[in-house]
Amino acid sequence: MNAYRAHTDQPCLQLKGVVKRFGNTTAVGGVDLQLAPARILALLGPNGAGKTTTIEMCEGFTAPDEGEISVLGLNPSTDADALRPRIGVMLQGGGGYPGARTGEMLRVVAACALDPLDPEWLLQTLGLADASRTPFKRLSGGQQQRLSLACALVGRPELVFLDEPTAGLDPQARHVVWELIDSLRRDGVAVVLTTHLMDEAEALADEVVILDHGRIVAAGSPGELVRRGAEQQVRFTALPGLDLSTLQATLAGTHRVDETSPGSYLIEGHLSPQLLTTISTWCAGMNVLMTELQVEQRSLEDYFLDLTGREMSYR
Ligand SMILES: Nc1ncnc2c1ncn2[C@@H]1O[C@H](COP(=O)(O)OP(=O)(O)OP(=O)(O)O)[C@@H](O)[C@H]1O
Repeated sequence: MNAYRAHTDQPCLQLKGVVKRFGNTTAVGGVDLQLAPARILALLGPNGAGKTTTIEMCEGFTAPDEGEISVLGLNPSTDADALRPRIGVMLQGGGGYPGARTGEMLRVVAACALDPLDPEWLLQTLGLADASRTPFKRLSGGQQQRLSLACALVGRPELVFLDEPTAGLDPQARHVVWELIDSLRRDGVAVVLTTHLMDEAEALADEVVILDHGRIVAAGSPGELVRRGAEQQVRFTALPGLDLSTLQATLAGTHRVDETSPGSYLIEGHLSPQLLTTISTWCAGMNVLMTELQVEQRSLEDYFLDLTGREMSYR
């Protein structure tokens, strides 16, 4: 894709202390974030966390009650006319005209752009070429979803907001969309997407922000979050009632050591080859045979559960 390439290191998206209330509900309760060009930001969070409200404020559909939002250096509430041609927006749940045919709809959107992508190429890439003459209301949910994505991208935006871009897609279509989003980044486009799918965030995002009850509860690269959340565990079985104090002393307070049930031992903390050597040397020193050794790593999903008390994947 031959999209815009940003010529600046300035963030293309910046939120400072953004608050949005609906009556007594604080949908977004003081969010700060920024995104550089050619980066992908994933907003993760359970239902009602404030993801859609956050991106709708960035898109200029609703104004924040407090705080500041800068999108490509513009205020989305007051500079909407200047901003609209430069951003791509894919709303949750599609948003097409029921009677319009697929190809027709994409060509109309393309005609509004100064330098659009080739609609036929986009239809082909997203597997919609055969449905080009099908009215929007007759498309399957996944096809509607892909057409909405095509409409968001056809104008060669500099920044794209995608609200759950792969919701309801089968694994093959999901991968096509992932590849397309990845190619946007290669062409210098910045992408903000919301998702409930941890694997989607891990596969695509440079940065992940986890929202809960309108607040950021964790932020970082997927790798950082995995490391932060992924406390590791080693379990082994051996004779019951071993005196763990010497192992505890050897591990110098860096790990928790416990006999969880007779003969079942659990060591929690940072996992390293040295840790496994320490445990086996300790057993060998007492002439105790380990009968089972298991290494477990807690996932980003477990970390999310710890932070929010709720499962990530609900669909
Ligand atoms: N127009 C509105 N009027 C009243 N309350 C709203 C409105 N829009 C959002 N809310 C409330 O704000 C909170 C955040 O909603 P939002 O849609 O931003 O969450 P979300 O993280 O996108 O959720 P989901 O994953 O279900 O799409 C929710 O409690 C929601 O009910």
